Amino acid sequence: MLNMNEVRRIVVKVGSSTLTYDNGKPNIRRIERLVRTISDLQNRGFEMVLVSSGAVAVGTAKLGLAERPKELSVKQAAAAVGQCELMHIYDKMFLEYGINVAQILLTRENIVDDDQRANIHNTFTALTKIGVVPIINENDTVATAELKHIENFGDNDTLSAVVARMCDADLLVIFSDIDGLYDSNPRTNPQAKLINHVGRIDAKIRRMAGGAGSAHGTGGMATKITAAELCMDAGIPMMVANGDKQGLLYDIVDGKEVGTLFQRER
Ligand SMILES: Nc1ncnc2c1ncn2[C@@H]1O[C@H](COP(=O)(O)OP(=O)(O)O)[C@@H](O)[C@H]1O
Ligand SMILES: N[C@@H](CCC(=O)OP(=O)(O)O)C(=O)O
Repeated sequence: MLNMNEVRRIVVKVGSSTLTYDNGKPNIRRIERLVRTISDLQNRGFEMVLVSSGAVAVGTAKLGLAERPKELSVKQAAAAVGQCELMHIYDKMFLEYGINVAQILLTRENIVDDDQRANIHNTFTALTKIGVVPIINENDTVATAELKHIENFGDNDTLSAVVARMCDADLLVIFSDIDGLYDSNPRTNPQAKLINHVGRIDAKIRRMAGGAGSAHGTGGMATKITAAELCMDAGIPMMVANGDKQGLLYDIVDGKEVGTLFQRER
């Protein structure tokens, strides 16, 4: 059971399939709801950090491309366009509630370098201290070299866990297009059952988690397990919940049991 009395800084990660329609265009209703809730929780005294995907999807739609690009450079071009559009939307919506936002784009290289990691940590600390909500995504423009070495984050699930560790978060919430971790992929097995709590990641849990389920999602449940491992190692609880369900973030901070909670057995 999650003890919300111990939670002050919350990292919320939202995937492309939650933030955009199948055609890649921004799902304004969901984004608005997310922004309103995060703003309200920030006002309530939590320190909110947002990890947002969706740059490639939004850029693809904005450029009028027929499908998510396969060629790396075109994908990066779409991400550069989409990131700009996404931040424009966030900035505008958060400002309606008087909340300032900041964009932070990261690569794996930034995290493994001690000096750069310290700089990022300092920036997070300064931003949260003055009540700014940092919005993080992978820096898709400079991730090319890393892609070739298969060393980029590749998915924002892993990135969100790295961010949670780096900004000393007390909780990571990953919003997905599904209720949580099931004992097998519910897209292929209608009998699959939701798992409410995972206290330890082992081979059995890893076997349950499959790949992405939609055109814009990447990583699927497998990368959420990797994220959970990173969080549990650092003693940070992590939840996977459905980004389409209204009010879930309130339920979570009110200590209600939703989705799947990954929390190290004490
Ligand atoms: N054991 C599992 N439990 C739940 N979802 C699973 C499982 N295995 C694979 N998946 C797939 O993972 C998807 C969620 O991940 P993903 O497609 O990356 O979307 P998002 O970016 O919204 O998180 C689900 O829609 C489902 O198709
Ligand atoms: N940096 C990429 C994120 C990759 C991605 O699609 O992640 P996700 O939707 O979280 O599985 C983007 O913003 O499009």
